[in-house]
Amino acid sequence: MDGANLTMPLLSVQGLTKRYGPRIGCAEVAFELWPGEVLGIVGESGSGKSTLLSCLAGMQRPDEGAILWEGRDVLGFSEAERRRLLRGDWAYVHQNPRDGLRMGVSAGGNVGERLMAVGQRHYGAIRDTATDWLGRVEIAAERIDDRPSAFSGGMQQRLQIARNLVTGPRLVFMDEPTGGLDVSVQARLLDLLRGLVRDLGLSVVIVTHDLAVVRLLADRLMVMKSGRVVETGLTDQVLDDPQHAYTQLLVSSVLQV
Ligand SMILES: Nc1ncnc2c1ncn2[C@@H]1O[C@H](COP(=O)(O)OP(=O)(O)OP(=O)(O)O)[C@@H](O)[C@H]1O
Repeated sequence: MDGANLTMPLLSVQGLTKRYGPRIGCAEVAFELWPGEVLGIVGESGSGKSTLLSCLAGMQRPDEGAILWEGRDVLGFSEAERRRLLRGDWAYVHQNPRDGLRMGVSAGGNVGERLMAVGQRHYGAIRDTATDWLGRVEIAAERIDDRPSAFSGGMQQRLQIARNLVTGPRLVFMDEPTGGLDVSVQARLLDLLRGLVRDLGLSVVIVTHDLAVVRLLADRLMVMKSGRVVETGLTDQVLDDPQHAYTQLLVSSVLQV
């Protein structure tokens, strides 16, 4: 958290609305994210989680609202500024590792090219950093020249995480990072993610329909229904003592942990 500005939220979102024709994707979403905080966004399928995350991360343009990154209006950024932000201070972990990796490039190349994108040029240093990051995500150094297509789903996801974190982003968006994996693989990945979030003091916005994931990772929760936020609060508070009828239903039907 060196250099973090503790007097201002990292991200401040106001009145964010995205419509698809007459249909609401998300409506009037507002929240703040502070440095080192993990915000979980939960809700059933179709509740607007992905729409919100893609608007936040600049993959879709909202119809209304503001997204302030350390007080600066991201929606007013030029394309070059936006790309710089997405390469440096921000990172995005996709549910499907194929969407976040270059499948035709070696594991080391996948990690190393992110370093080159932020200006590193020394081949030896890049390879050393890539090797170190493969280790951090529990991929053996001897696999550095293998392509991700030779990896299991869990390994691919761990590689995507290394590729995203190697440049030291200050904000990480995660879309169902443990979705689509076997239960035992999910548990291991979740454990790894929890360690990285804690050790690096990451600020994260994580979308999931899995309450066990947010129970382990998130400091705070935002519960969405039909595109709107129906409840927010500290994770344990929301899960142990849900106030909104929808959250009560979500917790009683899903959470058996
Ligand atoms: N490209 C699109 N075109 C039209 N409607 C869309 C589009 N994407 C999402 N929607 C609608 O917006 C609403 C919110 O969907 P969204 O995918 O954001 O929810 P979600 O909570 O992420 O669901 P899931 O967990 O299934 O991804 C839904 O009513 C959905 O049908």
